[in-house]
Amino acid sequence: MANKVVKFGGSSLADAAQFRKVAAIIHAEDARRYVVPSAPGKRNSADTKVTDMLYACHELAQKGQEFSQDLNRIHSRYQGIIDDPGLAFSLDDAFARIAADLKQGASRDYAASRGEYLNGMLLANYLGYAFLDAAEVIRFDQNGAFQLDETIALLRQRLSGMDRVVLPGFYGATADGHVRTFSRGGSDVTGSILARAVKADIYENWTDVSGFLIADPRVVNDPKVISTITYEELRELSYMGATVLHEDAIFPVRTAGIPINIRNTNCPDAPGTMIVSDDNDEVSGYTITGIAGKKGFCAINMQKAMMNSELGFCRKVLGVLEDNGVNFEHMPSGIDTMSIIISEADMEGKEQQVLSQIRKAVNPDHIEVEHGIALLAVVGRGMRRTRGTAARIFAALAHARINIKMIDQGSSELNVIVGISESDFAEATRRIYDMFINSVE
Ligand SMILES: Nc1ncnc2c1ncn2[C@@H]1O[C@H](COP(=O)(O)OP(=O)(O)O)[C@@H](O)[C@H]1O
Ligand SMILES: N[C@@H](CC(=O)OP(=O)(O)O)C(=O)O
Repeated sequence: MANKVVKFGGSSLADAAQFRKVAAIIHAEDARRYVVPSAPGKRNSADTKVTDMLYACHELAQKGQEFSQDLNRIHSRYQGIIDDPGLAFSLDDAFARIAADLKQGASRDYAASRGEYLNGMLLANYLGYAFLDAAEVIRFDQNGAFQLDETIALLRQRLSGMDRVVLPGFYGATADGHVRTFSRGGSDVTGSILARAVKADIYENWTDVSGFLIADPRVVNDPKVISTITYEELRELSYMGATVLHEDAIFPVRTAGIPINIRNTNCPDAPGTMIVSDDNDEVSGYTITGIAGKKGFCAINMQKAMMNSELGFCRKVLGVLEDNGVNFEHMPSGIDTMSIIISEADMEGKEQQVLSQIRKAVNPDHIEVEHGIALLAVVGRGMRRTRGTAARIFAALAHARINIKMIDQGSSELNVIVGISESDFAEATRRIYDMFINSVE
């Protein structure tokens, strides 16, 4: 029997009307046997996700402050969904337990995980599916590192004999029962792991857009849908800020060759985007597959005469970063100059210490930190067989008088990354989109 894993994001389960759509989608195909829900998300752009409301409750509880009103607000969101079809189901006991646990100092991860836990129980009841608590099968070690092999074994063991199951996304637990979560958006990862465990024919990831779009729809007006994208391209785009799918959701299905299909809960007939294996030769009509980017980077710019003949210069500088636990993203260099691009979050509170240690280690003639940098990735397997892609990117930016601070082309010729000022971010994205997509029609 065909077998599909279907993950529904928070936007797909935000309220009673969305639940009805989700139930209709699941019941429309017998193969949709394994369901992974997120916590209820935003009902409109001004709304708050249940996960964020739970983090807020946890913060109040930690400070010893009253949080019952906040928790009641969360309860009423679920109650609205229960009351819509008039389910004979109550989350009263579950909420009482959460309140007691928070008062007794439950962890931040535990608090956040309750959004998916409650939604999983509710959705299972709604659909008439069995509920499997992710804490029993998604395994983390004591340091919070996810354990794939152990999890797959546990899932296969628990799922044998279970026909139709709801497994909440985003969290799991250590062997001794302490709840841990993936990073934000991590229900996508749960779906991918489950697809691997049950050897699904396909992993459908249902969200609020009709597939992976060539650019972020909040930046480019009505961007086109990408019909096919490879895992490798998708990982590049997700890492660079295209938030549709968590970047870690690729690994579990990639080796097993299970395709991911991004679909729209609000437009279920649209085919969405197929994410397929890297050796897929079918090329889209455009040179580029997608554009994504992130703000919030800084650059350490260094200059020293004869830098390139000084043995170990690079190693010493990177050693300072390593000693301070700072990751770097890119390191463009010249003969006497070198820049290191780092996320601001990674440098927070460490800047002065890092600079003084670099000064001590390599004695540069000049060193400064430049803030407010955005990185933009232009990604596409079509670039490998097309000449002049970089030239077109630069032309698009030059026409808009956007200054390029850094350029990096990956050795796989799958992406070109440019560093620009944060204030140019949106315009740069639009100009590149126009150059590659609008101007070839
Ligand atoms: N390239 C892109 N294609 C589609 N959506 C994108 C892209 N980049 C950013 N997004 C944003 O990602 C959102 C979907 O992801 P997310 O909010 O995590 O959904 P969900 O609640 O279903 O998990 C879209 O509504 C859109 O605003
Ligand atoms: N609810 C969690 C996990 C998640 O994956 O949510 P979503 O599918 O709505 O992105 C979060 O907000 O991060």
